[in-house]
Amino acid sequence: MEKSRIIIALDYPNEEQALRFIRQLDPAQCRLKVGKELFTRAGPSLVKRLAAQGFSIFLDLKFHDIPHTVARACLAAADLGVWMLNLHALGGLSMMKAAQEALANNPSRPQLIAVTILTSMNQGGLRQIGLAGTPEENVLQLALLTQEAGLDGIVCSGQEAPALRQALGKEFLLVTPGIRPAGAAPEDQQRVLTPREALTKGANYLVIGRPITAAPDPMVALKAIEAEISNV
Ligand SMILES: O=C(O)c1cc(=O)[nH]c(=O)n1[C@@H]1O[C@H](COP(=O)(O)O)[C@@H](O)[C@H]1O
Repeated sequence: MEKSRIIIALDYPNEEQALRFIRQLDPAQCRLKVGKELFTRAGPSLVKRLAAQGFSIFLDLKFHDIPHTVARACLAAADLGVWMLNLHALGGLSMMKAAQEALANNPSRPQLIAVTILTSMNQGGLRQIGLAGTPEENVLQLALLTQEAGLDGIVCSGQEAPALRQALGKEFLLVTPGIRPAGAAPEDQQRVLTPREALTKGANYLVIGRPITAAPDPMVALKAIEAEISNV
C-alpha cells in the first residue's frame, strides 16, 4: 500500500492524549507531524518511539537561526529517525545551505523542507512585517531560494501550488497545511483549501490537524478525508 499523503498534526497538549489517538492508527495509513507544543511537552523520546513503531514522522520545529545553529539542530533531528523536518526559508540562503550540507552525508537523511509564508498570514499580515507583494509572490521567491539551496521542498498553501509546480518542476515537494474540509471553520488559517482542491492543484502532502484531531470522532473525520481524496 502506498503511504498516505495525509500528515496528521499531533497538536496535543500531552503525550497521553497523543498516544490515545495514535493507538487507533496504522503506520501505513498516515504520517504524523510532531510540532512545537507536543515536542516541548514530550520531547525526543516520543519522536523516537513513534519512528520505531514504523510511523513516518515530520518533525515540525521550523528552525530559524544562524546557519551554524540550524545545521547542528538539523543533525540532532536526523538522529531521532524522522522522515521529514523543516526550517524557515526566511532564515536565508546561507542558513538553508548550511542545513542542507550538514545533512548531505547523513545515512538516514530526512526530507528537508522550508516553510515559506505561514498559511496563517494574509496580505495584511505581510505588510505589518514589511513585506511587499502578494502572499503568492513572496512564497514563489522563497521557494526559488529554497530550491537554490538544494532542499527537497517547501511548506506553502495549496492556493499557491499551481504556480509553484510550474516554476519548480515535478520533483519538488509541496507540503500544504491550511487544509479545511468544505464548510469547516478556518480558525487561525488564512490561506485554506479543501483536501481535494490542494491535491488537484499539485500538493504532494496535506498537513491536517484540528479537522481530524478536534473532530467528535477523529477516525471518522480521517476516513471522510481519505474518501474525499481517494480518486485524486
Ligand atoms: O510547518 C507547518 O506544518 C505549518 C506551516 C504553515 O504555514 N502553516 C501551518 O498551519 N503549519 C502547521 O500545520 C498544522 C495545521 O493545523 P490545523 O490548522 O489544525 O489543521 C499546525 O500544526 C501548524 O503548525
